[in-house]
Amino acid sequence: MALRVVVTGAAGQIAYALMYALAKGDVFGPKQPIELVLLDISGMEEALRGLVMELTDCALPLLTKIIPTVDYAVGFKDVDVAILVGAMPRREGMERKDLLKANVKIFKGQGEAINEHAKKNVKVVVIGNPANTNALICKKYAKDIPAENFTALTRLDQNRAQAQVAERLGIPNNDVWNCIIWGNHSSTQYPDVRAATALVNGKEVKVHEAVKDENWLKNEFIKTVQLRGAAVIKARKLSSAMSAAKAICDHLRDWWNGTPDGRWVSMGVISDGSYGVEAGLMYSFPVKCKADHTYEIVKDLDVNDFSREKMDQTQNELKDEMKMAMEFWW
Ligand SMILES: NC(=O)c1ccc[n+]([C@@H]2O[C@H](COP(=O)([O-])OP(=O)(O)OC[C@H]3O[C@@H](n4cnc5c(N)ncnc54)[C@H](O)[C@@H]3O)[C@@H](O)[C@H]2O)c1
Ligand SMILES: O=C(O)CC[C@H](O)C(=O)O
Repeated sequence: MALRVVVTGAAGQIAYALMYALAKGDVFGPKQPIELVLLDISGMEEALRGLVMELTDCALPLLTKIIPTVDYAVGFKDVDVAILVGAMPRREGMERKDLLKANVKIFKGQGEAINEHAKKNVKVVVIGNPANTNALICKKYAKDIPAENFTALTRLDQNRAQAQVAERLGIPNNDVWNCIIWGNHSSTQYPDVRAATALVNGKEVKVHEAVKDENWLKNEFIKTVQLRGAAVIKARKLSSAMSAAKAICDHLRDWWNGTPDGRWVSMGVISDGSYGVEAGLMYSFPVKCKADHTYEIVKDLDVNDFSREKMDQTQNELKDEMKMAMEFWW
């Protein structure tokens, strides 16, 4: 049976890079047919029409249906997976509060529509910023769907951390694993390699032993990952799209199929109180995923004073965002 997958913000730049990968089987496998729902807002119908033409012209064997729409009731109807990319972008002069207000409205509406129209076991990943808080709002308004079905994308940050370490060590990206992103998908996030491993000259070693430069790991490395999104915007005059699309594929592939033994990945998920993070916050943790599309937070990792401070800093930002968003919950 075909899986029905909706991508919101379908006329935008991330979606443009994402659709082809999804439709050709990069996430759900080479045997899984897919129905793609392209959801954007009123006024974007013509752009969606162009996208439909392009997807049709790819003549992909797995893509059995393409449904362009600007109507939530159509867009979320019976979906198995919802990829929420579209959000209100921050405009010049806009306060964080205004941005949150606009997004509370969008993600409340989408949460309600998911609750009403999607399959009850729908899996949701939120990309549109502020991703963690948008995901939390969406979850709040999808009352009949389990909280653990809502996630926020921090995989791009994880991939950035992994790539920075691999480049530093001069090894392939896949030879670095178990980097963690704690907290918010923002500049307060804490990229942490204390439990990460690298394969160097055929031997598995802890990343900090391989790098042998605590100062780099505690300063430049963290800052580079935290500020990477802004650096891309400065250079491209547009936010990251190709790397974001790739990270969405990684996030969903691991959630859907499971993570290999001994490996974990980072996802924004509802906190169960682990690591002193307030229960109910949408916080990025290391998680292990199973083949039945469930996941659990990796427990009992060592947290030293340095990590504690950074994990709390990003937690405090998320609490502030939640408080601000709650002012607009109506
Ligand atoms: N979490 C991450 O790692 C990450 C990484 C990169 C970008 N982002 C965020 O992803 C979002 C999208 O980025 P982009 O570059 O594709 O933006 P974009 O401006 O190219 O596209 C956004 C699209 O969303 C649509 N849209 C707006 N409101 C919508 C709604 N209510 N329903 C459906 N569609 C709606 C717009 O019409 C537009 O077509 C931004 O918020 C960006 O900050 C997150
Ligand atoms: O900083 C922003 O406004 C968007 C950055 C984006 O989320 C990224 O990480 O590339």
